[in-house]
Amino acid sequence: MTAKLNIDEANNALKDLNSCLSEDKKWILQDGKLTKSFTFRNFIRAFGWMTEVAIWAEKLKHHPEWFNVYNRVDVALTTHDAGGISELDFKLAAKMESLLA
Ligand SMILES: C[C@H](O)[C@H](O)[C@H]1CNC2=NC(N)=NC(=O)C2=N1
Repeated sequence: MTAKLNIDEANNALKDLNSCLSEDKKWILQDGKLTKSFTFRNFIRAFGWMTEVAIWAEKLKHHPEWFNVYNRVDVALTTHDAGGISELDFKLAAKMESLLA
């Protein structure tokens, strides 16, 4: 479950995750992390989304690395236990997309 994905597996999962997203909203594999920069209408929208994600992160026992300034949240997902990207990162990424208002 938390095994590190090889490059082919990660690229396949990335393709699935990005399949419904427009070109400017796609996730990117970068430096061993699954990354995306989200932009919201304002800080409250950004922080509200982060709060919902936080509840799911606890439930999944998998936590995001993220950086928030005003309406922007830069996300970088990785699985420390696996030393790279695992299915859990893609699961959390998909949850983040589903929680967008
Ligand atoms: C014991 C506990 O489930 C682990 O330490 C979890 C917690 N949250 C985690 N979050 C992330 N992003 N990577 C992990 O390897 C990880 N490990």
